[in-house]
Amino acid sequence: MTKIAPSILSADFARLGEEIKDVEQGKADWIHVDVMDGKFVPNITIGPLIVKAIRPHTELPLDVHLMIEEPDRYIPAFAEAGADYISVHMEVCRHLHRTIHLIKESGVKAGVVLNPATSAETLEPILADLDYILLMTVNPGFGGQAFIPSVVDKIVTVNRMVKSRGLNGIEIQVDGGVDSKTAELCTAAGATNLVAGSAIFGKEDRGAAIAAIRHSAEKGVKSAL
Ligand SMILES: O=C(CO)[C@@H](O)[C@H](O)COP(=O)(O)O
Ligand SMILES: [Fe+2]
Repeated sequence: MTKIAPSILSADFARLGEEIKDVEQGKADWIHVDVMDGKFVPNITIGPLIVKAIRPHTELPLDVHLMIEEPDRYIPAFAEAGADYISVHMEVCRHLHRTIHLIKESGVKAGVVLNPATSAETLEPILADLDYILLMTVNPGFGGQAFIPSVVDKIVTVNRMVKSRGLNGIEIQVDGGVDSKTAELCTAAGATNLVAGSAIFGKEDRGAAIAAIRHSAEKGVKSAL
């Protein structure tokens, strides 16, 4: 079944523990944590201290999306704070193989993120080392932006690359503008894991919001069969 990962970027930061419990009760699968440095992206969010603070509030995996330059400097601190998954952007990694293995040596599952304008082919040399791939369907930096439909073709391409290499365990995650309409497009193209911020935390009933995204996602899965 498609995994749904609410992004806490759209949660009430003054009540993060309760917000996370709310989506956990609403049957979320992962908790997505957006880390921004004000350099790679034009926004600043949170660091390892907040990851450590939220860790005791949930049993769900914490999925840390690093939108930062020089990620190697901070990976051990995020791992120690309780991250289960860490993804780094292709666009900032000069030594991607080293960075991916630093994440794994820290006992954390490793992913690579591609911006909308970064091509699927850049993944080819590192594919077999990855636990997951994150395809951005917005330009990173903010929640609440519109889904970029041209990325759907890239989801199809990455899904084919993964399947043709027999690497079926690699998750394909999609992030940005995912809601109860766009989820279907993502899973029909091969996505297995959907991040959604405003479409979940922007709604009063988070369980209903997650269920609506899941329903759309499952329609996409069926149409892909
Ligand atoms: O990484 C990011 C934005 O850079 C995301 O995780 C957003 O937080 C998703 O928010 P919505 O587009 O779902 O509102
Ligand atoms: Fe994200």
